[in-house]
Amino acid sequence: MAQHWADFQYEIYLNGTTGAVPRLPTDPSRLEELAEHRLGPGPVGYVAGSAGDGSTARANQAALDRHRIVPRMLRDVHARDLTTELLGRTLPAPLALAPVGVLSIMHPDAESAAARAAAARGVPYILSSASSTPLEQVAEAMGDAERWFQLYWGKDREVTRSFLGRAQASGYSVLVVTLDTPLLAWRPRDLDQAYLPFLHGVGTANYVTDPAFRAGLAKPVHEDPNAAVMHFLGLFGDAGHTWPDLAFLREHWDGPIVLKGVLHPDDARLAADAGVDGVVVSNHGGRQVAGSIAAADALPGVADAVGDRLTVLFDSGVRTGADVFKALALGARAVLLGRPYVYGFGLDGEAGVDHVIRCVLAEFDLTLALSGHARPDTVTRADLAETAP
Ligand SMILES: Cc1cc2nc3c(=O)[nH]c(=O)nc-3n(C[C@H](O)[C@H](O)[C@H](O)COP(=O)(O)O)c2cc1C
Ligand SMILES: CCCCCCC(=O)C(=O)O
Repeated sequence: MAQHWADFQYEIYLNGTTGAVPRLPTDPSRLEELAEHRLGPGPVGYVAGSAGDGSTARANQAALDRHRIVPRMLRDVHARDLTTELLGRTLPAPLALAPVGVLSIMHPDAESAAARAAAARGVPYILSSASSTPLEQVAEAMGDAERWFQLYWGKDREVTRSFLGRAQASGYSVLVVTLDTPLLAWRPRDLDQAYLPFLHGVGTANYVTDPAFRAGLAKPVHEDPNAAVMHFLGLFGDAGHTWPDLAFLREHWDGPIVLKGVLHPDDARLAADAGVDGVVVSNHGGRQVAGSIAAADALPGVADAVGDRLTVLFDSGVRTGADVFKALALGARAVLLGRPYVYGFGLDGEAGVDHVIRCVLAEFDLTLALSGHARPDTVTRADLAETAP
């Protein structure tokens, strides 16, 4: 049954001063400011930071901002239904939580709590390979909710095969393969603080518990944890992969495969030719290629190239319900929410993630209605006007 996401606004008005709802800001900029103020400089710098001069991260938001919604009037939008069909699944709304590694740097409850918050709203949670908690434990925390697994496709085929087997055995059904991080980019905010969580073993839980990974170590992890970290850093990515290598993943994964980090229409066509099911148009939130195209500027080209062959998802710069609307209008079937939920998590754990999901979806529901739509799939490019930069 369709959920009434917009009702959250009256819940806040009615209960906002009684403590019955979280008192986190509803404005994503204020949420980020609060996180910057309250959370440790290393962790918050890792989340907020981006590659090089930060221009890609800024461009992501500027590109979404440049597109303005042109609302239509006198359409019946009284009964709205945000449910969205994709990859053979029905989601309550066109939203999933993006894979974000090392969540324990933000809150000790780590990925299990963030996943529980998503599961409680029926929103898919995409667990990162670089999680602070083994994937089996996170799966358990999610009950029977939809589970998606993000793979860092590393150098060791046995470790990859083992990750895929473990994920399938734990009920993860969609595989998201991140293509844009074969190497960690140049990230000045982290470099200036000499802060990289992985060096302290955070984000390596899936690796150090993996039999194939452990087989590559000279000593047990507890005897030489530094060697385990260095082994992880040596194999988490592989800059030698090419398109034909995808056959290996197809062979070892039964469900849908989605490639994350596609920006060029020709790469989207290659993805379709390789027999995958979807792509995420994403520049990793501006964390990988400084100076790259804004994700929202890449989206229409990718959607035009493969929208009829693949499920096109989008992330990088989504902060509000209006951004979700714009991404759908530019050709996405659904969006992944990144940093905002991580700030909510850092500030208030599981409840903070719930708060951010509800804010984004309440605003999306209202934007949809106030723009003349009762369902996400009727939104098109005709709903936007592009303004000069
Ligand atoms: C702290 C942090 C960690 C991330 N870890 C991963 C990860 O493990 N795997 C992955 O595919 N993407 C990762 N991402 C990228 C997100 O999935 C997503 O593409 C990005 O956050 C979107 O940009 P936005 O948050 O600015 O909207 C990470 C992003 C952040 C901020
Ligand atoms: C050395 C491991 C790098 C994993 C990168 C995690 C990530 O995607 C991000 O920080 O962004």
